[in-house]
Amino acid sequence: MSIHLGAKAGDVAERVLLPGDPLRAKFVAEHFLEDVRCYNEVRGMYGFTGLYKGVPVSVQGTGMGNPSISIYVTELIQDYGAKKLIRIGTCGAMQKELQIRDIVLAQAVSSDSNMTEKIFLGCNYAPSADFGLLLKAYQESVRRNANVHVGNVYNSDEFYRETLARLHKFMEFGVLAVEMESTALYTLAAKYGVRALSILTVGSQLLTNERSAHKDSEQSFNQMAEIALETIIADEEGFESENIVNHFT
Ligand SMILES: O=P(O)(O)O[C@H]1O[C@H](CO)[C@@H](O)[C@H]1O
Ligand SMILES: O=c1cc[nH]c(=O)[nH]1
Repeated sequence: MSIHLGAKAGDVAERVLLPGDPLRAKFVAEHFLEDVRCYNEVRGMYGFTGLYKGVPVSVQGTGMGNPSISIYVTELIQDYGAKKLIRIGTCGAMQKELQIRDIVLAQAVSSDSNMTEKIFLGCNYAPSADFGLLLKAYQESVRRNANVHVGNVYNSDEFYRETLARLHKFMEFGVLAVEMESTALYTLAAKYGVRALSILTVGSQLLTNERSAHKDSEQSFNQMAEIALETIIADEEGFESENIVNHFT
């Protein structure tokens, strides 16, 4: 057991999907995995392990915000040996071409959180996705005819904002969507030398105030879950181009 997870050694797979909502973890485990076992109920932050196409995969709720996901990701890596982590989250669209339920692949993360400033002694750090996972998730999204967007996302410590000024500035610079956990996920993955990607479903469109009636209905996440599962079980160590060297693995 770790401090926040009740799992025993060997209970958690090397491949882990990370929804913010623990009930999304339960839904994905029950609908997509076989031979499912629940390994964590501590704080109601469900974690499950099962098989997807014969490959062990875990699904662990992370809660909302960088501090919460940091705790789970750190323990998953340090105490249970997680090696590939894919967040399956929701986001608010910041560009007009993004529609409710579109898929966003977070290539890089901009943030108002000071998490990386603290780690890097006041300097900027650019949290970015694992290229192999990003490439595979993109190919898988295209294969499924998903409306997929790849680019920079805005990671925020605020859901209810004191000012819209930062949001508007990031919109001006083409940032696609806002969410609350990817800075922590990508930065911790880099620190521990593991692979990470955030796949997001658009749950609201901030320019039109449109909001999915299904924001909290787990069923609307099927497409994202399937893309994430196909990505996490793929053996993407060898990229399509022999000339690309992944310096992070
Ligand atoms: O749906 P999840 O994965 O929780 O992600 C988004 O939704 C929450 C806010 O409603 C934040 O955690 C944000 O990042
Ligand atoms: O983090 C989030 C997610 C959806 N919508 C927002 O405004 N923020």
